[in-house]
Amino acid sequence: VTSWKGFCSFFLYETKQADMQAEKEDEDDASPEEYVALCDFTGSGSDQLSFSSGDKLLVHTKPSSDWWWAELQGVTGYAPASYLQPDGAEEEEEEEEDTSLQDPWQDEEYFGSYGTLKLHLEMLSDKTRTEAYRQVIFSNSASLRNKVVMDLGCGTGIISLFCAQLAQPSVVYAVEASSMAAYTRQLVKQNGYEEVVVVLQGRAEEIELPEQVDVLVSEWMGNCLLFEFMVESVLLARDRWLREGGVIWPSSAALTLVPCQADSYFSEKMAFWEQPYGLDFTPLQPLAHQEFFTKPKFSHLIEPNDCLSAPCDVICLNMYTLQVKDLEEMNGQFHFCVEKPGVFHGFTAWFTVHFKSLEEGGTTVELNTGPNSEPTHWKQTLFMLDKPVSVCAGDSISGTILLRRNPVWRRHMTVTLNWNISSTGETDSSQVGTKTFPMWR
Ligand SMILES: C[S@@+](CC[C@H](N)C(=O)[O-])C[C@H]1O[C@@H](n2cnc3c(N)ncnc32)[C@H](O)[C@@H]1O
Repeated sequence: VTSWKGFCSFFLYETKQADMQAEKEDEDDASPEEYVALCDFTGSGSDQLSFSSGDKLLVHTKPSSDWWWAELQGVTGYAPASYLQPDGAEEEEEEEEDTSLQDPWQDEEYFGSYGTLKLHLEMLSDKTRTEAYRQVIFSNSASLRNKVVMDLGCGTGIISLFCAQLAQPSVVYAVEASSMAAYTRQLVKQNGYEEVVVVLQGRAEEIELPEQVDVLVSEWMGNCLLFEFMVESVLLARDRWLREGGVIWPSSAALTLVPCQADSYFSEKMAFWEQPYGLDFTPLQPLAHQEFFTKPKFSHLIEPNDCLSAPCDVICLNMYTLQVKDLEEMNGQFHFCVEKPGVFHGFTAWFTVHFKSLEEGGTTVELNTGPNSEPTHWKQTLFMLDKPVSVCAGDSISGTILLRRNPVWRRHMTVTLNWNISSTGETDSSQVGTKTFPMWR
């Protein structure tokens, strides 16, 4: 959800400020440090460095906690810090700073953030999201009778409580790892459902249930569908606890992309520096680019009018067949036909999930987080190009998207977009581009 992201980006911002200050102080007299690449990275634009797994890089400066100025075989450029580890780190396991000693799932801060009300308030206030789950339970109430249900990551227990209130399951195992579980138990009791809803505090991967379940329901989706990678916990629980022929909700999910204009965001963050107060601040534009356009913009609300073409589903997940190993790299393709002249500033992404009915001929419930549906707390995610491109009706934008999970930080990923813009009009030209966005590491 945006929430953990919000927490996470705040955390990164705070540490970044401290890092930048500390690093500035000793940058001048520092000699380059040797680092080893943990996996391949393809740089985008002229200022990012490409490298392969195992390459030895010299890190000259660390201007931020995410991007370092590095050198490989005489070529310099920015490298994502999380793809590098100090040369010889494997032999220095006793050192506290070694990333292998830190939790790659960041459970303390992740579950810590779900232990307070802020995020639950944000999720429960999102009516589109919460009502979609209620509708799923309500429209399947007859089939849920006497069924065993698991609500993975129950939070305040809202989905479990819908089950108890609207259907008559034999039991709902409400599993929650954060300290919210203690309050959820109180809420279950307060509403008189302690005979039906059993709250279990623990990580879903570690808890024991007395039986297999008929239905596994969860609200696991993050920004750009996968961020947070809570989906892994759902897949592991499915393989361990869902009985053969059981049902998983959501039953499928899709990530959707559209090329778009983002004029006001571009003006606010980039064009701003052209002439504030009649002065030329353009030397700050490379910095603005690095600060605002190298990561995706979460919580973007795209106007349907800013879509330059019809959207396209780029990644589709079947929750019955998806495997944990599939999450490491997910590839998609797109082909858009530009419908009107405009400025191509970037791509906007969102997701949709479906809940297949248990009932013969029943309707599938859809939760769509796109610009043509009621806004949700996820909003949409904007990926800005390095430079806007003017496009005309009839131009085509085709390419690929790659979601690559961070090899170290398991809740994070990078999104790489490759595109080719072809104009068939008088100019008959074609332009290619590629850009990799960390989310967040
Ligand atoms: C997106 S929130 C959804 C909360 C609630 N189901 C709702 O709809 O309001 C996800 C919840 O799952 C919990 N969670 C995430 N991974 C988990 C895991 N592996 N085991 C148990 N709980 C988990 C989080 O602590 C958080 O409360």
